Formats: sequence, C-alpha cells, structure tokens
Amino acid sequence: MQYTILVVNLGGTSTKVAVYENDQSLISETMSHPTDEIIRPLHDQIDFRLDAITGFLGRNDIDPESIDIVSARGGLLKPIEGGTYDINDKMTDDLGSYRYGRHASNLSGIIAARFREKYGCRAVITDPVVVDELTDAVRLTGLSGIERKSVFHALNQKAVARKYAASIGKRYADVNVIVSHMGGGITVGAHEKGRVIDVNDGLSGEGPMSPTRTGSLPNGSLARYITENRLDYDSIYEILTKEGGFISLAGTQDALELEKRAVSGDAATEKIFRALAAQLAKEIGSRSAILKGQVDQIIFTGGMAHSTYLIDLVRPYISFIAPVSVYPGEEEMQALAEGAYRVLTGREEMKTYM
Ligand SMILES: Nc1ncnc2c1ncn2[C@@H]1O[C@H](COP(=O)(O)OP(=O)(O)O)[C@@H](O)[C@H]1O
Ligand SMILES: CCCC(=O)OP(=O)(O)O
Repeated sequence: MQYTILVVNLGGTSTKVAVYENDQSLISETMSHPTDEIIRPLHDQIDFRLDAITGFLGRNDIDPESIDIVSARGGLLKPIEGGTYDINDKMTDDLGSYRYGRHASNLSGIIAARFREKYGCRAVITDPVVVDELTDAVRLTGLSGIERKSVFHALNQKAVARKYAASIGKRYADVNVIVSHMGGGITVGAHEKGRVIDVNDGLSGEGPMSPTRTGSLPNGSLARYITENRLDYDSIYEILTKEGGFISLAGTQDALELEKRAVSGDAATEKIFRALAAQLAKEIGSRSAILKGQVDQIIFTGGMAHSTYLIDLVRPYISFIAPVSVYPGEEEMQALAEGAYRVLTGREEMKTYM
C-alpha cells in the first residue's frame, strides 16, 4: 500500500513543507516569510501560511485531494507522552486558544486540521514540543506553586537519538544519550532508554542562552529588572523568549554572522561564544549527573551544530563524560513523515489527545 503524506512544520520565520511517498521524501521546500508577516499575531498568520502550503502543492502539480494524511509538528498542548496523535477538536481548541502558550508550532496542527476539513484526509501530530517524560525528582522546585515543565525540541531530539542508536546497531530504548538541540532556542535533554527524563524548558528561561532566548537568569536580578521596568507578563515573556541571548547581546540572532565576527577577532563576540560554550557545558554536565554518569554519547544538533567553532569551545569541558557526535540541522520533516507512516502501517498505535 502506498501512502502520500504531506508534512508541515511551521517555525517562527519559515514554513517547511514536504511530500512523502510512505517514508521517502519526494519534494520539500522551506519558505521564509518577510518580517512584517511573521511579527503579526500568530492567529493572523494562518491564511498566508496555508496559502504557502497549497501554493507549494500547486507548483509541484500535486492534487491536494491525493494526500492521505497531513503530519504536522505539534505545538504547546498539555504535557503528553511521545507518539503520534490524531488531531481532534480538543487539540485544535488548545492550540488555537494558546492555553498552554504561544509558539509558531501551534499553527502547524491548526493548519493540518483546516487542510483535512477542505480536502478530506487524516491529520496527525508527532512528538510535540510538550512531550513530558520528566521524573518527579526533577519536577519539583523550591517554590510551592511552581513546577518545572518539559518544553523542548522533542521531535528532533528523539529523531537524532534514534538515528545515533541505529548507527551502532541498537534501539533508542537501549541507549542513554544527552542531546543538545541548538536552534532559535536551545534545549539539552537526558535520554534514558528512550525517555527524556530531564530537559531544560526552552520557553521559560531555563538553560543556556540561545540566539533568541535569555536562558537562566539570577532570580533576584530578574525580579528587580521586572519591577524597575514595570513589565507585565507578556512583556517579560517576549524579552525572555524572543529578544534575549544573541539578540540582546549582539543585535542579531544570526549565529553564522556572529561566528564570522568572532573568528575575525572581535573580542566582544568571542566573549559571547565563550559564555555560551560554558553554559552548554554546565547543562550537559547536569544531564550527565541525572543519568548517573551512564552516558553512551553526547549529541549536538540543530542549525548551530553547523558551527564547529562553537562545538570546539564546548568539547574540552565535556569530553570526559562521553564521546561526542554532531548531527547538524534537523531531522524533523523525516521524523514527522515516519510518525505518520508508523501509524498508517499499524506498527504503532495512534494516540488520542484528551
Ligand atoms: N552553518 C552554520 N554555522 C553556524 N550557525 C548556523 C549555520 N547555519 C545556521 N546557523 C544558525 O542556527 C540558528 C538557527 O537554527 P535552526 O535549527 O534552523 O533554528 P529553528 O529553531 O528556527 O529551527 C541561527 O542562529 C543560524 O544562524
Ligand atoms: C521550546 C521548544 C521549541 C523551540 O524552542 O523551537 P525553536 O528553537 O524553533 O523556537
């Protein structure tokens, strides 16, 4: 049986789309949107993003009615376990009301549901950013009423961990790895035998700084900053998640551009990379403790994993823990196609979001 799978993955600045026959990619495209479009409220972006997807199908002579299933990157939902989920009304309500937060990935599920309505196919998400496999020991904080959450690049982290395991002839469920995804946000996960038992919340100011995020800040200084600048929740959330890190320190989120500046001897930029390397190393060290030192491999992935300059700064801190592998970029489109294909072929059961 041959299945045609449409994969949609919306990021802050781009719409990635691909068509697969079973688990083989036929065509794919990344469409970057101009700044004036992506700074619009998320809900106002649905129509032009959907148009971008149908335009892509049109340019490639693919009849939307030939699509059997849309596989979308899932957004901020209530905490759930990993897997492939049917997109139901409860899910589109939670994504569209932003009850659990705002991130461009919310739109992927909403758009997949719209596509299903119009063209009559199935629609699923796989390993959304809220996959939660944390142990109780890492969930509690020292303030009653505040618990840690699992919000991370679950899809790509699990995909590269599976790829690493396959490369040594093992299953994901047989290895312990630390995966550091370095994209617009940075998340570092401790994967214990197929479950991510600890990871920094990539949208709540935990962990290392990143191109767009502040990472952890000293509590007292943050409280003073909020008070002195009279910031409400939405304003500080924007600063922590969209205007922090490289943007705050160097005025751009472009790590490639900053790497060029650092390599050409700009001392201020070099200092930022050294700080990021130290923060990454501390985060990886912390995950290694949670894995009780039983770490088979440390894996770097995401756009910034292309930066050998950055990885070479981190290596000396962490090479005593485990060997290092680098999987630059992301495996998200392939992982989404495979998630849909596993349930279509009955190799995995479709889950229901409740
Ligand atoms: N070859 C490269 N060298 C260094 N940094 C890179 C390279 N390619 C992309 N990047 C950086 O990676 C970051 C984006 O990573 P990506 O994983 O695409 O992000 P997103 O979270 O938006 O998917 C940007 O800061 C970008 O400049
Ligand atoms: C918080 C998990 C997802 C995330 O940070 O994605 P981006 O790096 O694409 O913003």
